[in-house]
Amino acid sequence: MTLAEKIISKKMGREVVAGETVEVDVDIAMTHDGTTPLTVKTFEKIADKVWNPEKVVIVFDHNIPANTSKAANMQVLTRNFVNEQGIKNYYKGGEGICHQLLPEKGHVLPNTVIAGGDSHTCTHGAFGAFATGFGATDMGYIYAMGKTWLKVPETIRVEVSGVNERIYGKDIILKTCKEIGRSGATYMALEYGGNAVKNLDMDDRMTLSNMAIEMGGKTGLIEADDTTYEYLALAGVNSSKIAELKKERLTSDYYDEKIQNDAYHGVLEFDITDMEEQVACPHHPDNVTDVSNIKGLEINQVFIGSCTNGKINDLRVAAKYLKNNEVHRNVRLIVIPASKAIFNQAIAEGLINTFVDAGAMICTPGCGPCLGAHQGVLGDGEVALSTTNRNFKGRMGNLNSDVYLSSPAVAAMSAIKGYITNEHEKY
Ligand SMILES: CC(C)[C@H](C(=O)O)[C@@H](O)C(=O)O
Ligand code: SF4
Repeated sequence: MTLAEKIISKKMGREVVAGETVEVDVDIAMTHDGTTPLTVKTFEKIADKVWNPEKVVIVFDHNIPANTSKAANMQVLTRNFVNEQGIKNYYKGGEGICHQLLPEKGHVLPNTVIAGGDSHTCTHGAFGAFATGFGATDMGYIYAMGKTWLKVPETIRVEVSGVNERIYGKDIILKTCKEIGRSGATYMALEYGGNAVKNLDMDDRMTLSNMAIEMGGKTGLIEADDTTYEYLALAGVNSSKIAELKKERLTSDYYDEKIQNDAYHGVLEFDITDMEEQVACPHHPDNVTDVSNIKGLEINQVFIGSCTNGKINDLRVAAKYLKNNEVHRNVRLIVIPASKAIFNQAIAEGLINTFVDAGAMICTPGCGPCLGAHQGVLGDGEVALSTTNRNFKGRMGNLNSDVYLSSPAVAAMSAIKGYITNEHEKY
């Protein structure tokens, strides 16, 4: 069986296989400032009280502080809902991006079902949770009833081997997007494994899971292991709960030759040993090339942040290259830690000083320029290099601009040179 089938089977208390439609209980439901108002509209047609206020998490992250009265009014509506419903897990802005906060605050556990009113909810698959995004209508129903229907997805196994210190989770997932394509995993689960995935820390594993949706994937799963349990302990999950999770650990049957061929829709295998850093070109995250093919392309904005690459290790890597260097005169560098905890850690380690000294602008933890609403909208003809997950036409607020995607390492090196590059004196 695949990991997706095993997680849902465990939830259902019976064996289920891909293709079956089931009704599952949801363990955690999340919406943010962008999706709560429409969720509430549906919810109010069905119920007066959310099914379980302890299991609902509401985060202000997309448009904070509000830049228009419309955005501010959406936040007023959301705050009123939170207070009426007695929702304790409420992050009122500045605490971070929902997909970062949920695991950081211990809301994400292996073998659970997580429903989020945001397409990148698949990020939590990195913890072995069946986590997926829903539209506001479905979220309204989930807030009322605490359950949803799902078709148990087929799975594509992504098996990555090799060792290469220049290659990060972002390079691995961009390469995966290139190979699978924008709709190659529609309504499927991706299951990442192999020694190159096993060697990644949770920050980089979350980067892999985060971009499953860019291939149409329902979720991006990684089986829980000691790296996962260590993260959970730091997130405040108590030791008896972790012991229980270890006992109930689910693993996929990928390495069982007898089962492998039947259970998986497909397998993508690659080795990172000789791989180059990857860059996604406009206007889709599957339009990916080796950095050497695009080297020298001039850029005007670099954004290091988002739910894909705003984590502490991302900032450490970027600071390593930016230390004692200056951002190129034609480039704006915007750095946004993905959460308050990461921001504080980055201050403590001197990373923020490094960024400021290099000429970066630092903004409040949140989505920032990722979706083009504010904080870093591009001008006509401008080119951005961003560590985010999407480079659709107009994504950064201007249809006459181009967005390229890369890892924080390539983004930092390029910010200094003023063009896309993987060259730096520290290499
Ligand atoms: C605004 C929100 C609904 C959207 C999503 O669901 O993904 C956003 O987070 C994005 O990344 O485009
Ligand atoms: S950081 Fe970007 S991709 Fe992530 S939730 Fe926010 S807008 Fe969506």
